[in-house]
Amino acid sequence: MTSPTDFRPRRSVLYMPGSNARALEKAKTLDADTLILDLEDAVAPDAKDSAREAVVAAVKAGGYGHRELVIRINAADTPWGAADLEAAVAARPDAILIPKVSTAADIERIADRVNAGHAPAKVKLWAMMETPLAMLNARDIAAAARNPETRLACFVMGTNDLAKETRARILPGRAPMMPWLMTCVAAARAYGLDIVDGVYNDFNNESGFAAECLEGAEIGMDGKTLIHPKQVGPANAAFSPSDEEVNWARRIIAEFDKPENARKGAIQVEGKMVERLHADMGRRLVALAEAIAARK
Ligand SMILES: CC(C)(COP(=O)(O)OP(=O)(O)OC[C@H]1O[C@@H](n2cnc3c(N)ncnc32)[C@H](O)[C@@H]1OP(=O)(O)O)[C@@H](O)C(=O)NCCC(=O)NCCSC(=O)C[C@H](O)C(=O)O
Ligand SMILES: [Mg+2]
Repeated sequence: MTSPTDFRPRRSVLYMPGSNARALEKAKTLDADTLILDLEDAVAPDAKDSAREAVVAAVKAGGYGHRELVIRINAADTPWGAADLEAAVAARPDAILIPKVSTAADIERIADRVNAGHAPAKVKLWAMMETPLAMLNARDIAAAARNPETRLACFVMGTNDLAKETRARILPGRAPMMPWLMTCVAAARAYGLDIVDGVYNDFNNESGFAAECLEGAEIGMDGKTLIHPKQVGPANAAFSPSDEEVNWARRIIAEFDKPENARKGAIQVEGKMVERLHADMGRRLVALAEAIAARK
Protein backbone atom coordinates (compact mmCIF):
# COMPACT_ATOMS: atom_id res chain seq x y z
CA MET A 1 0.00 0.00 0.00
CA THR A 2 1.30 3.44 -0.89
CA SER A 3 1.09 6.56 1.23
CA PRO A 4 1.58 10.23 0.40
CA THR A 5 5.05 10.10 1.89
CA ASP A 6 6.07 7.65 -0.86
CA PHE A 7 5.75 10.39 -3.46
CA ARG A 8 7.80 13.50 -3.86
CA PRO A 9 6.24 15.62 -6.58
CA ARG A 10 8.84 16.56 -9.21
CA ARG A 11 6.53 18.35 -11.62
CA SER A 12 8.59 21.51 -11.98
CA VAL A 13 12.38 21.25 -11.81
CA LEU A 14 13.87 24.71 -12.33
CA TYR A 15 17.47 25.26 -13.37
CA MET A 16 19.24 28.44 -12.40
CA PRO A 17 22.80 29.53 -13.01
CA GLY A 18 24.82 29.28 -9.81
CA SER A 19 26.39 32.59 -10.84
CA ASN A 20 23.03 34.41 -10.78
CA ALA A 21 22.53 35.69 -7.22
CA ARG A 22 19.15 37.20 -8.07
CA ALA A 23 17.85 33.87 -9.39
CA LEU A 24 19.09 31.98 -6.31
CA GLU A 25 17.16 34.43 -4.13
CA LYS A 26 14.05 34.60 -6.29
CA ALA A 27 13.78 30.81 -6.33
CA LYS A 28 12.76 30.96 -2.65
CA THR A 29 9.48 32.54 -3.75
CA LEU A 30 8.69 30.31 -6.74
CA ASP A 31 6.28 27.37 -6.66
CA ALA A 32 8.79 24.93 -8.15
CA ASP A 33 9.00 21.44 -6.67
CA THR A 34 12.74 21.19 -7.27
CA LEU A 35 15.57 23.67 -7.89
CA ILE A 36 18.73 22.77 -9.78
CA LEU A 37 21.54 25.12 -8.80
CA ASP A 38 23.75 24.83 -11.82
CA LEU A 39 27.53 24.92 -11.92
CA GLU A 40 27.75 23.39 -15.40
CA ASP A 41 26.50 24.76 -18.72
CA ALA A 42 24.74 27.86 -17.34
CA VAL A 43 27.98 29.16 -15.82
CA ALA A 44 30.82 30.69 -17.83
CA PRO A 45 34.34 29.29 -17.21
CA ASP A 46 35.50 32.51 -15.51
CA ALA A 47 32.61 32.37 -13.06
CA LYS A 48 32.92 28.68 -12.08
CA ASP A 49 34.75 29.21 -8.79
CA SER A 50 32.56 32.04 -7.52
CA ALA A 51 29.40 30.19 -8.61
CA ARG A 52 30.52 27.14 -6.62
CA GLU A 53 30.96 29.30 -3.51
CA ALA A 54 27.59 30.97 -4.02
CA VAL A 55 25.74 27.68 -4.50
CA VAL A 56 27.31 26.05 -1.44
CA ALA A 57 26.46 29.12 0.65
CA ALA A 58 22.86 29.13 -0.63
CA VAL A 59 22.30 25.44 0.12
CA LYS A 60 23.87 25.71 3.56
CA ALA A 61 21.88 28.84 4.42
CA GLY A 62 18.59 27.23 3.32
CA GLY A 63 15.34 29.19 3.25
CA TYR A 64 13.99 27.20 0.29
CA GLY A 65 11.12 25.62 2.23
CA HIS A 66 9.60 22.50 0.63
CA ARG A 67 11.68 22.90 -2.52
CA GLU A 68 14.08 20.07 -3.19
CA LEU A 69 17.64 21.33 -3.75
CA VAL A 70 19.88 19.77 -6.37
CA ILE A 71 23.41 20.88 -7.31
CA ARG A 72 24.51 20.16 -10.87
CA ILE A 73 28.28 19.75 -10.92
CA ASN A 74 30.69 19.88 -13.84
CA ALA A 75 31.81 16.57 -15.34
CA ALA A 76 34.71 14.74 -13.71
CA ASP A 77 36.97 15.28 -16.73
CA THR A 78 36.71 19.09 -16.57
CA PRO A 79 38.97 21.40 -14.56
CA TRP A 80 36.11 22.04 -12.09
CA GLY A 81 34.59 18.57 -11.61
CA ALA A 82 36.58 17.44 -8.56
CA ALA A 83 36.18 20.71 -6.66
CA ASP A 84 32.47 20.85 -7.50
CA LEU A 85 31.90 17.35 -6.19
CA GLU A 86 33.78 17.97 -2.97
CA ALA A 87 31.87 21.21 -2.38
CA ALA A 88 28.52 19.62 -3.23
CA VAL A 89 29.11 16.75 -0.80
CA ALA A 90 29.96 19.26 1.93
CA ALA A 91 26.82 21.32 1.19
CA ARG A 92 24.50 18.29 1.70
CA PRO A 93 21.82 19.08 -0.92
CA ASP A 94 18.98 16.64 -1.59
CA ALA A 95 20.78 15.46 -4.69
CA ILE A 96 23.86 15.96 -6.82
CA LEU A 97 23.18 15.96 -10.56
CA ILE A 98 25.94 14.40 -12.66
CA PRO A 99 26.17 15.70 -16.24
CA LYS A 100 27.11 13.71 -19.35
CA VAL A 101 26.68 10.29 -17.75
CA SER A 102 27.45 7.61 -20.34
CA THR A 103 27.94 4.40 -18.34
CA ALA A 104 27.00 2.88 -14.99
CA ALA A 105 30.67 3.20 -14.03
CA ASP A 106 30.32 7.00 -14.28
CA ILE A 107 27.74 6.86 -11.48
CA GLU A 108 29.71 4.37 -9.43
CA ARG A 109 32.87 6.50 -9.52
CA ILE A 110 31.01 9.55 -8.24
CA ALA A 111 29.13 7.46 -5.66
CA ASP A 112 32.41 6.15 -4.26
CA ARG A 113 33.56 9.69 -3.62
CA VAL A 114 30.24 10.77 -2.12
CA ASN A 115 30.31 7.76 0.20
CA ALA A 116 33.94 8.49 1.11
CA GLY A 117 32.77 12.00 2.10
CA HIS A 118 30.27 10.41 4.53
CA ALA A 119 27.34 12.24 3.00
CA PRO A 120 24.08 11.28 4.73
CA ALA A 121 21.89 8.77 2.90
CA LYS A 122 19.43 11.52 2.01
CA VAL A 123 21.95 12.91 -0.52
CA LYS A 124 20.97 11.15 -3.76
CA LEU A 125 22.62 11.07 -7.15
CA TRP A 126 20.76 12.10 -10.30
CA ALA A 127 22.02 11.36 -13.80
CA MET A 128 21.82 13.63 -16.85
CA MET A 129 20.84 11.42 -19.78
CA GLU A 130 22.22 13.42 -22.67
CA THR A 131 24.92 11.53 -24.54
CA PRO A 132 24.49 9.03 -27.38
CA LEU A 133 26.21 6.38 -25.25
CA ALA A 134 23.77 7.00 -22.40
CA MET A 135 20.90 6.21 -24.78
CA LEU A 136 22.57 2.92 -25.71
CA ASN A 137 23.39 2.15 -22.05
CA ALA A 138 20.20 3.44 -20.42
CA ARG A 139 19.26 0.06 -18.98
CA ASP A 140 22.69 -0.56 -17.44
CA ILE A 141 22.84 2.95 -16.02
CA ALA A 142 19.40 2.59 -14.40
CA ALA A 143 20.33 -0.86 -13.10
CA ALA A 144 23.08 0.74 -11.03
CA ALA A 145 20.24 1.74 -8.68
CA ARG A 146 19.96 -1.90 -7.56
CA ASN A 147 22.98 -1.15 -5.39
CA PRO A 148 21.78 1.43 -2.83
CA GLU A 149 25.39 2.58 -2.39
CA THR A 150 25.14 4.27 -5.79
CA ARG A 151 22.35 6.53 -4.39
CA LEU A 152 20.92 6.76 -7.91
CA ALA A 153 17.36 8.14 -7.74
CA CYS A 154 16.45 10.07 -10.87
CA PHE A 155 17.14 10.52 -14.59
CA VAL A 156 17.09 14.01 -16.10
CA MET A 157 16.78 14.21 -19.90
CA GLY A 158 19.29 16.57 -21.50
CA THR A 159 17.70 17.12 -24.87
CA ASN A 160 19.92 20.07 -25.85
CA ASP A 161 23.09 18.02 -25.52
CA LEU A 162 21.40 15.05 -27.17
CA ALA A 163 20.54 17.24 -30.15
CA LYS A 164 24.11 18.53 -30.28
CA GLU A 165 25.74 15.10 -30.06
CA THR A 166 23.38 13.17 -32.31
CA ARG A 167 22.48 16.01 -34.73
CA ALA A 168 18.83 15.07 -34.30
CA ARG A 169 16.58 18.11 -34.43
CA ILE A 170 14.31 19.35 -31.67
CA LEU A 171 10.93 19.62 -33.42
CA PRO A 172 7.37 20.08 -32.17
CA GLY A 173 6.27 16.61 -31.12
CA ARG A 174 9.94 15.56 -30.80
CA ALA A 175 9.59 12.61 -33.17
CA PRO A 176 13.38 12.27 -33.66
CA MET A 177 13.92 12.09 -29.89
CA MET A 178 10.95 9.96 -28.95
CA PRO A 179 12.73 6.58 -29.09
CA TRP A 180 15.37 7.85 -26.64
CA LEU A 181 12.84 9.49 -24.35
CA MET A 182 10.80 6.29 -24.19
CA THR A 183 13.88 4.11 -23.74
CA CYS A 184 14.89 6.21 -20.75
CA VAL A 185 11.36 6.11 -19.30
CA ALA A 186 11.35 2.31 -19.56
CA ALA A 187 14.85 2.01 -18.06
CA ALA A 188 13.96 4.35 -15.19
CA ARG A 189 10.74 2.53 -14.36
CA ALA A 190 12.37 -0.90 -14.60
CA TYR A 191 14.67 0.05 -11.73
CA GLY A 192 12.38 2.30 -9.70
CA LEU A 193 13.83 5.67 -10.70
CA ASP A 194 12.04 8.95 -11.26
CA ILE A 195 12.59 10.69 -14.59
CA VAL A 196 12.12 14.33 -15.61
CA ASP A 197 11.86 15.62 -19.15
CA GLY A 198 14.24 17.99 -20.95
CA VAL A 199 13.97 21.78 -21.15
CA TYR A 200 11.94 23.86 -23.61
CA ASN A 201 14.23 26.66 -24.76
CA ASP A 202 11.62 28.96 -26.34
CA PHE A 203 10.34 30.10 -22.93
CA ASN A 204 8.10 32.87 -24.32
CA ASN A 205 6.18 30.36 -26.46
CA GLU A 206 3.41 29.45 -24.01
CA SER A 207 1.38 27.16 -26.28
CA GLY A 208 4.47 25.28 -27.48
CA PHE A 209 5.59 24.79 -23.89
CA ALA A 210 2.16 23.59 -22.76
CA ALA A 211 2.09 21.08 -25.63
CA GLU A 212 5.51 19.71 -24.72
CA CYS A 213 4.53 19.42 -21.03
CA LEU A 214 1.44 17.45 -22.01
CA GLU A 215 3.56 15.25 -24.23
CA GLY A 216 5.99 14.61 -21.34
CA ALA A 217 3.14 13.67 -19.01
CA GLU A 218 1.63 11.37 -21.63
CA ILE A 219 4.87 9.46 -22.15
CA GLY A 220 5.28 8.89 -18.42
CA MET A 221 7.65 11.62 -17.25
CA ASP A 222 7.30 12.73 -13.61
CA GLY A 223 7.87 16.36 -14.51
CA LYS A 224 9.85 18.74 -16.67
CA THR A 225 13.09 20.63 -16.28
CA LEU A 226 12.58 24.37 -16.68
CA ILE A 227 14.68 27.41 -17.41
CA HIS A 228 12.42 30.33 -16.50
CA PRO A 229 9.99 31.12 -13.66
CA LYS A 230 7.12 31.58 -16.10
CA GLN A 231 7.30 27.86 -16.91
CA VAL A 232 6.68 26.74 -13.31
CA GLY A 233 2.87 27.16 -13.15
CA PRO A 234 2.13 25.46 -16.48
CA ALA A 235 4.45 22.55 -15.62
CA ASN A 236 2.80 22.08 -12.22
CA ALA A 237 -0.59 22.03 -13.93
CA ALA A 238 0.45 19.57 -16.63
CA PHE A 239 2.02 17.05 -14.26
CA SER A 240 -0.67 17.21 -11.52
CA PRO A 241 -3.49 14.67 -11.61
CA SER A 242 -6.76 16.40 -12.53
CA ASP A 243 -9.74 16.33 -10.14
CA GLU A 244 -11.53 14.13 -12.65
CA GLU A 245 -8.66 11.60 -12.67
CA VAL A 246 -8.44 11.57 -8.87
CA ASN A 247 -12.20 11.10 -8.45
CA TRP A 248 -12.22 8.26 -11.01
CA ALA A 249 -9.31 6.61 -9.19
CA ARG A 250 -11.16 6.87 -5.87
CA ARG A 251 -14.27 5.27 -7.40
CA ILE A 252 -12.23 2.32 -8.72
CA ILE A 253 -10.53 1.84 -5.34
CA ALA A 254 -13.89 2.00 -3.55
CA GLU A 255 -15.40 -0.64 -5.86
CA PHE A 256 -12.54 -3.08 -5.27
CA ASP A 257 -12.82 -2.46 -1.52
CA LYS A 258 -16.40 -3.78 -1.52
CA PRO A 259 -16.74 -7.28 0.01
CA GLU A 260 -18.56 -8.61 -3.06
CA ASN A 261 -15.53 -7.74 -5.22
CA ALA A 262 -12.93 -9.10 -2.83
CA ARG A 263 -12.28 -12.21 -4.91
CA LYS A 264 -12.60 -10.61 -8.34
CA GLY A 265 -9.73 -9.55 -10.59
CA ALA A 266 -11.81 -7.59 -13.08
CA ILE A 267 -15.06 -5.70 -12.54
CA GLN A 268 -17.25 -3.20 -14.32
CA VAL A 269 -17.26 0.41 -13.10
CA GLU A 270 -19.57 2.84 -14.86
CA GLY A 271 -19.60 0.70 -17.98
CA LYS A 272 -15.83 0.19 -18.19
CA MET A 273 -13.76 -2.89 -17.43
CA VAL A 274 -11.24 -2.25 -14.66
CA GLU A 275 -8.68 -4.63 -13.18
CA ARG A 276 -6.82 -4.62 -9.90
CA LEU A 277 -3.88 -3.01 -11.69
CA HIS A 278 -6.12 0.02 -12.26
CA ALA A 279 -6.78 0.18 -8.52
CA ASP A 280 -3.00 0.06 -7.95
CA MET A 281 -2.51 2.88 -10.46
CA GLY A 282 -5.34 4.77 -8.77
CA ARG A 283 -3.72 4.47 -5.35
CA ARG A 284 -0.52 5.92 -6.73
CA LEU A 285 -2.38 8.79 -8.37
CA VAL A 286 -4.34 9.58 -5.20
CA ALA A 287 -1.14 9.49 -3.15
CA LEU A 288 0.53 11.90 -5.58
CA ALA A 289 -2.48 14.23 -5.44
CA GLU A 290 -2.38 14.12 -1.63
CA ALA A 291 1.35 14.87 -1.60
CA ILE A 292 0.71 17.89 -3.85
CA ALA A 293 -2.18 19.03 -1.67
CA ALA A 294 -0.07 18.61 1.48
CA ARG A 295 2.48 20.96 -0.06
CA LYS A 296 -0.10 23.72 -0.27
C1 LIG B 1 16.98 32.50 -20.03
C2 LIG B 1 17.42 33.51 -19.01
C3 LIG B 1 18.86 33.92 -19.27
C4 LIG B 1 16.53 34.75 -19.10
O1 LIG B 1 16.90 35.61 -18.02
P1 LIG B 1 16.36 37.06 -17.87
O2 LIG B 1 16.65 37.85 -19.13
O3 LIG B 1 16.84 37.64 -16.57
O4 LIG B 1 14.79 36.83 -17.82
P2 LIG B 1 13.66 37.72 -17.24
O5 LIG B 1 14.03 39.15 -17.26
O6 LIG B 1 12.41 37.34 -17.96
O7 LIG B 1 13.55 37.24 -15.72
C5 LIG B 1 12.44 37.62 -14.93
C6 LIG B 1 12.74 37.40 -13.47
O8 LIG B 1 12.96 36.02 -13.23
C7 LIG B 1 14.26 35.78 -12.73
N1 LIG B 1 14.75 34.53 -13.34
C8 LIG B 1 14.97 34.32 -14.64
N2 LIG B 1 15.34 33.05 -14.84
C9 LIG B 1 15.36 32.47 -13.62
C10 LIG B 1 15.65 31.16 -13.18
N3 LIG B 1 16.04 30.21 -14.05
N4 LIG B 1 15.52 30.88 -11.88
C11 LIG B 1 15.14 31.84 -11.00
N5 LIG B 1 14.84 33.11 -11.35
C12 LIG B 1 14.97 33.41 -12.65
C13 LIG B 1 15.06 37.00 -13.13
O9 LIG B 1 16.14 37.15 -12.24
C14 LIG B 1 14.02 38.07 -13.00
O10 LIG B 1 13.81 38.33 -11.64
P3 LIG B 1 13.33 39.78 -11.10
O11 LIG B 1 14.60 40.52 -10.91
O12 LIG B 1 12.61 39.52 -9.84
O13 LIG B 1 12.45 40.38 -12.15
C15 LIG B 1 17.27 32.94 -17.57
O14 LIG B 1 15.91 32.62 -17.41
C16 LIG B 1 18.16 31.78 -17.24
O15 LIG B 1 19.33 31.96 -16.99
N6 LIG B 1 17.59 30.58 -17.17
C17 LIG B 1 18.29 29.39 -16.77
C18 LIG B 1 19.30 28.94 -17.79
C19 LIG B 1 20.00 27.70 -17.36
O16 LIG B 1 20.11 27.42 -16.18
N7 LIG B 1 20.49 26.92 -18.33
C20 LIG B 1 21.17 25.69 -18.06
C21 LIG B 1 20.22 24.59 -17.81
S1 LIG B 1 19.44 23.97 -19.25
C22 LIG B 1 20.46 22.65 -19.68
O17 LIG B 1 21.62 22.72 -19.48
C23 LIG B 1 19.76 21.46 -20.21
C24 LIG B 1 20.53 20.17 -20.42
O18 LIG B 1 21.77 20.03 -19.86
C25 LIG B 1 20.51 19.81 -21.86
O19 LIG B 1 21.56 19.41 -22.39
O20 LIG B 1 19.44 19.87 -22.46
MG1 LIG C 1 23.27 19.32 -21.05
